[in-house]
Amino acid sequence: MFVRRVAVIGAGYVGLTSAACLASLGHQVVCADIDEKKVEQLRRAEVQIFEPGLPELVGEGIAAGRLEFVVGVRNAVRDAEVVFLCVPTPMGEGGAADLKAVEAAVAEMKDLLAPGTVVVNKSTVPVGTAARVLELLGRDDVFVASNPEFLREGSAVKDFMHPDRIVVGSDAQNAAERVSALYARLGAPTVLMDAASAELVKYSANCFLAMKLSYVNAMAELCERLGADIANVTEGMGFDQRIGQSFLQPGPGWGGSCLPKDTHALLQIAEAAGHDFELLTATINTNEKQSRLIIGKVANAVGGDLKGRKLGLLGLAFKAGTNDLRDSPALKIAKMLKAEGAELVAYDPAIPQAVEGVTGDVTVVDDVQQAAKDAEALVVLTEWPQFRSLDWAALAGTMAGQVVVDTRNLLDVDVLTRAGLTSHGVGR
Ligand SMILES: NC(=O)c1ccc[n+]([C@@H]2O[C@H](COP(=O)([O-])OP(=O)(O)OC[C@H]3O[C@@H](n4cnc5c(N)ncnc54)[C@H](O)[C@@H]3O)[C@@H](O)[C@H]2O)c1
Ligand SMILES: O=c1ccn([C@@H]2O[C@H](COP(=O)(O)OP(=O)(O)O[C@H]3O[C@H](CO)[C@@H](O)[C@H](O)[C@H]3O)[C@@H](O)[C@H]2O)c(=O)[nH]1
Repeated sequence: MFVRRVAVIGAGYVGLTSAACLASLGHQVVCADIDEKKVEQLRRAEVQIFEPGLPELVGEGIAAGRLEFVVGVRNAVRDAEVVFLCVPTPMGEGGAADLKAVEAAVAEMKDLLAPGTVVVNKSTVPVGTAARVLELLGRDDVFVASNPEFLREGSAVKDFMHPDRIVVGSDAQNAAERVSALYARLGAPTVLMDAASAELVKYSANCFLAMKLSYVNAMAELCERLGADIANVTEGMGFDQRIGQSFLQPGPGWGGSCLPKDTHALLQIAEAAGHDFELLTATINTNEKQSRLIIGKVANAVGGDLKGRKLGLLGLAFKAGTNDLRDSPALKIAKMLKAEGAELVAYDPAIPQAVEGVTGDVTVVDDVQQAAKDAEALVVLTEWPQFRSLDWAALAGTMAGQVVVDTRNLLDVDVLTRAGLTSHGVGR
């Protein structure tokens, strides 16, 4: 079988998933992080992020002797034939991607790489980064490729092992082929291209998804004005295979660690290239408007003024199936409600306690009854499926008001009505 020695730099959602999955495909993987505590935990197969199947895969990789964790780039790259960069590229000044972690990792590895090594950008990076990394490496005996990752949080392992496609870009064709060969066992459609195009595919895909969601949220608002139901409209649209059924669910606005930063980054990329990307600007603005619309909905639900009103929030994570709070629409809405003077108690099944510096606008409780107690309204912000089967009659009994604002259109309206609750959804 085709086995490669692979180094993965960064043990986060993308790095750890890639490392564990590549090991399960038979490769020999060393995964490096700068966080010593994280490395210690991973050596014991303790995974702190919420990803189905990942702890098991990490344990299996370690037990099989195919997966190792080290502190620092230099301890991972010496013997590697392929080095994956999976470090953060957060939103930097003016919205552009901040490449400091990529640059730091490259600086640390440049003199240690064996001739012929392929350095692969798996982090989401602006067009031109492959060329920039090659320049920073300052060597003519190593290669650079771009291999954007499309996994979603909450289904990272499944998405990695069953990708819709694999994209590898390099200006050295042989390097792209060597990278794509690592995934051969997945049998996924594989597209090889130049590095700049591969870098742009990632932004283009994420921004398209964001645009789709902004479109749906804008359409939901129109439905409300016209007395139509967005669920019926999207169902009718989604059967058109050119549109598709997925990513049509209206909500409190899109968030998470990727779509917000990547939309801003692409806007910066376009601006720098002299292109006024109006469609993308509208996509971002529509998302901002969505949170304001939700605040208006909650205010209306409790009679207009939010000052001093006690609200129970259901959900804090940016979507169900994860405990990631980065750029969560729920937190953004909590901040806005707080600014209007509301008192907030929040329950999220994946976030049992307050997270320092992150959940400061709310009191975090670990059972739903506490969030409902004396609340004038409950606001559903994350689409956890278990919220559907809560004992709504019991919750209604402890609430001060009898209103639910369901920003995810998650709950069964008939169940709420039978429990004596008035519900307000989005787009219906
Ligand atoms: N989270 C996702 O769903 C997802 C999906 C596809 C692509 N991406 C992209 O992948 C990249 C990584 O995202 P993530 O969510 O995995 O980030 P993360 O924050 O979960 O993990 C990044 C890890 O890199 C480590 N790190 C930082 N600097 C380092 C260095 N110099 N050397 C070694 N380790 C270092 C951090 O300690 C952290 O453990 C970003 O560019 C992101 O846009 C993310
Ligand atoms: O019908 C939908 C689908 C999603 N969302 C929201 O959109 C945001 C993003 O959701 P999702 O795309 O599932 O989350 P991520 O895990 O951030 O994944 C996105 O970002 C990753 C990082 O770049 C990419 O790899 C993935 O392909 C891309 O889907 C979240 O706030 C969701 O609640 C909706 O409101 N309605």
